[in-house]
Formats: sequence, structure tokens, C-alpha cells
Amino acid sequence: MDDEDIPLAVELNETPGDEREQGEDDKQQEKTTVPVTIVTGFLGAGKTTLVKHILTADHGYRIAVILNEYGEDVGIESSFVQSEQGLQGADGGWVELTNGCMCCAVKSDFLQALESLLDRPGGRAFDYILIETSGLANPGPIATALWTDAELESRVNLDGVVTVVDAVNIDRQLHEPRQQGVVNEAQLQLAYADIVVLNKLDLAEEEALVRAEADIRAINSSVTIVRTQRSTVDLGLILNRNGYSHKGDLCLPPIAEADDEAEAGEAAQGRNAAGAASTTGAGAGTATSERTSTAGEAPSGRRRSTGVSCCSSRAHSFHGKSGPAASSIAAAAAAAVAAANASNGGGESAELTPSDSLTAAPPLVAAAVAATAASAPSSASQVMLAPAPEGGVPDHVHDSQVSTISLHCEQPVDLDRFKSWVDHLLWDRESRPEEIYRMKGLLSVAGSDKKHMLQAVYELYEVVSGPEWQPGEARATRIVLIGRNLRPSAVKASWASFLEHEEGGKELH
Ligand SMILES: Nc1nc2c(ncn2[C@@H]2O[C@H](COP(=O)(O)OP(=O)(O)OP(=O)(O)O)[C@@H](O)[C@H]2O)c(=O)[nH]1
Repeated sequence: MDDEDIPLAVELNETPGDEREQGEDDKQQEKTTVPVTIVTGFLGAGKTTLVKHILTADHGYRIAVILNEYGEDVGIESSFVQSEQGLQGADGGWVELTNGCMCCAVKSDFLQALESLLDRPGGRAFDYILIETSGLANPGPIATALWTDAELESRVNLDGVVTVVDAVNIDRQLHEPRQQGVVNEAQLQLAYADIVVLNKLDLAEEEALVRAEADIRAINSSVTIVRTQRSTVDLGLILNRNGYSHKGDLCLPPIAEADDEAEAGEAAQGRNAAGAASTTGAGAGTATSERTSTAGEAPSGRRRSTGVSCCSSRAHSFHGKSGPAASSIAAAAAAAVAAANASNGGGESAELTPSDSLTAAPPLVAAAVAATAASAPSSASQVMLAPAPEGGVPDHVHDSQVSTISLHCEQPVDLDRFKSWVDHLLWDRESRPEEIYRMKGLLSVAGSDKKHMLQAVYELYEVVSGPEWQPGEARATRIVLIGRNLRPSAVKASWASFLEHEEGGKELH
């Protein structure tokens, strides 16, 4: 034997009989079950872009995709996915795409969608399942459920967790402190990752990419990281990883087995999908957006404010604390983070308190969408979002909470005016408390028969035109905003004022 060869402690052909039988049983079971990959990642990282890539790539699989959609507005993005892929007919929420793949958009109940998929008449006419979580979701509960639900487990096998990371924004996302007892979701998503797709290479400097990789490894040192643009990843790296094929020898942090924890996770999942996943600590966020009236052009042709500074700070470590009521899922994430702490040895950064991230959900701020048109201003000069009143955030928004606001109108919008409205909303932030993480919208644009899609991630946004509206399809504009310190009345008032000047009067929902 060459000196450099590492001797094997156990010869490969010496596997004891029992173990071999067990291994064969496992393999047999895997053959008869359908692999499931969970695609997670923070808001706007590129999860849906990855799903679209998978749905259109030449892999020969018939893939069923369960897409997450925000709160009340199921359908904004899936409407585009379906139109791009060709719609063949809907069945119980499931839509068959022309390439043999299927997709279904749900608000939060992934497991119910999974069951409905597995129970479809005609059997399992697909050989792979993808589940895309909400950008604010902790992927732990769904991973846990796939492991612990006996009924499901006999029909599917968890193949892996793919976490998509926005290379431009990961720094601020990871270092946003949360209220005591709540784990930052971006950190959890990394803690559970088997593979990280470090996306948006075209927008990030090499230095930022290296920093991002170091931060990712500080949380999850064993994860594989692949750099991508437009989430275009070699599918061999993310599908059929068999990451969980040897039970009891997980490459993930250990996952809870108790039913009650799965239920707690379900609650958390629903809460997240409803758009009010967590509360955050005061003063959170390192995002900086200088006030500017000049739009710059991002490399992709997107609009962004010229004064935006991304990836401005680098924290050197995370401080894990475990608490008495720690769920094992939270503890698992904490363990991953704590391991990073140990290796980093301290330093200044956000406080992380992972002890009870899955305990009682905070009050849903989504209810804030109940703000009424009565608060709408009457003059065009008030289209702008008002600054925060003296003394900080108004009382109807709890400080630092993440929430969702939905906007809607029936009449077509003027595209240029709409963009000006978005410019203002995202860029003119001086003295306003709102921090908008994400916007998505399906637009009905005046003078166009095509659907338009608004996509915004922090300050960067684009509006792209897509397929034509189908005959009989209700043309309307729907927008969702997710962010922190959102003041529904101010946002709704701004929207109402924008609509007031659109032809056909205004309509506010
Ligand atoms: N420039 C650039 N834009 C990208 C890249 N990947 C995705 N995007 C854009 O980023 C925006 C968000 O992408 P999505 O795939 O919708 O992100 P997501 O993670 O599904 O977002 P949520 O569902 O809101 O959490 C879209 O406008 C994409 O076109 C990339 O590599 N480069």
C-alpha cells in the first residue's frame, strides 16, 4: 500500500449480514417511494427561478412541484409559471404542464397538497417532488413531517434540502437580529441546508461572494456551496442526492420526532406563509438606501436606486444561547449556529436566541390589511408615503414585525406611473420606518394584452411582460409587499392615491 493511501478501518465487503439486509430493505423502499427535495431560501433569493429551471431542464423526470404563494394572494407567480409552461388543465389545484410536470400553488399546507398529489387517481404519474417553501419559512417543520409522518414516509423519501441564497443581500439577511426567542429565518434555512445555491452572481462582487461563503460556512460548515446565476445549477448536484437514505445517520442537525413538534412546526409554517412569520428586534437591519431621485440601471436591466449600498457589513460570528423551552428543531439550528460560534470564538454581531423559535406564534400582523380606504388622502401630493410620526413607528404596527400587505385593483394601470409609484415606495425611504424586503405583483397594464410581473427584492425591482391574458381570465392587478415596520394605512393610502389618478376611478381592497 502506498504511504499516502488511507487504510480503511472496515473492508467494504465485510458488511455484517444484518446491516446488509437492512441496507437492501432501505434501498428497496427508496425505489418504491418518491424522492422529495425541499427548496428553501430567504425572500427573493431565486427559489422560483430554480424551480422554473428544474421544470424546463432536460432531465427526463416527471416532476411535481408544490409552490408556496403568499398569504391571501395565491396565484401571482404560479399564474406566470403556468402560462410560460403551457396550461393543460387543472385538477384539484394541480395543473399539468405540457412537459409532463405538474404544479400546485398553496398558501401553507404543503402536507395536504402532498397527500392530494399522492392520492390522485391514476397513481403516481410522476417521479420526483419539489416543495418550495416561503421565503420566511423555517424548513425544519416540513422536513420533520416528511420524516415522522408514517403514512407519508411510506410513500415519499426526503432527498435533500436546497437553500438558495441571494449573494447580494445575504449579509444583511443573516445579521438582522430578531426578538429574543426568535431565530433569524435566513440562519435556520442555512442550518438545514444540504446544498446551498449561492445565486445572483451577476449582481455580486467577488469579495461579497467570498464573504457570503464564509458566513454560510460559519453556520453550516459541511454544506456544499454552488455559485449560480439565475439559479442555473447542474441538476445532478441537487436532485437524487439521497441525503437521508441512511436513517439515524443524518447529515443534517437531528430532526424532532415528536408529533407535537411536527404540529408546532405546522403552525409555524402556516404563520410564515401568512406573511407574519416573526417579530424582529428594534434597530434591525443593515440595509441602507440613500435617498435619490435618479434611477440607476442594474446589470440585468433592473431599476435600482443609485445610492444603494449592499453587503456593507460583515459580522464575524453568531452567539448561540439555548433556552429551557428549546424545541429540538430550534435546538438543532442552534447547535449548528453554536458550532459556528465555537469555531469563530466570539466577536461583535447580532444576538441569536434560538431557544423557542417554534413556540407560540406572535400575533399576525397580516390582519393589518384591514386598513381602510377611509385613510386614503384626497390630494395627489399625498401619493408619497408619509414619514413616521415623531416618536417612531405608529402604534398599529408592532415595532420591527415582519408583515404582508396586499393591494389590488381591477382597472389597468399606467406602467410609467406605476413604476414611479414603486420608485418612490422602494427608494424614497428617508425618515420612513418601512423596510420592504420583497414585492411581487401580477399587473394588468393599460394598452397591453400581456400580463406583467413585478418583482422586487429590497431596492432592486423589475417589471417584465409575459404571456397574454387568456379569454375569460379576470384581468386585475394584485401586489403583495413583505417587509418590516410596514404601516398598512400609509401604504394603502399611497396606493389609493395612485389609483385615484388612474383612468376609471379607484378601487381599493
Ligand atoms: N440579476 C439576477 N436576478 C435574479 C437571479 N436569480 C433570480 N433573479 C430575480 O430575482 C427575483 C426574485 O426571484 P425569485 O425566483 O422569484 O425568488 P424567490 O426566492 O422565489 O422569491 P420569494 O418566493 O419571494 O421568496 C426575480 O425578479 C428573478 O428574476 C440572478 O441570478 N440574477
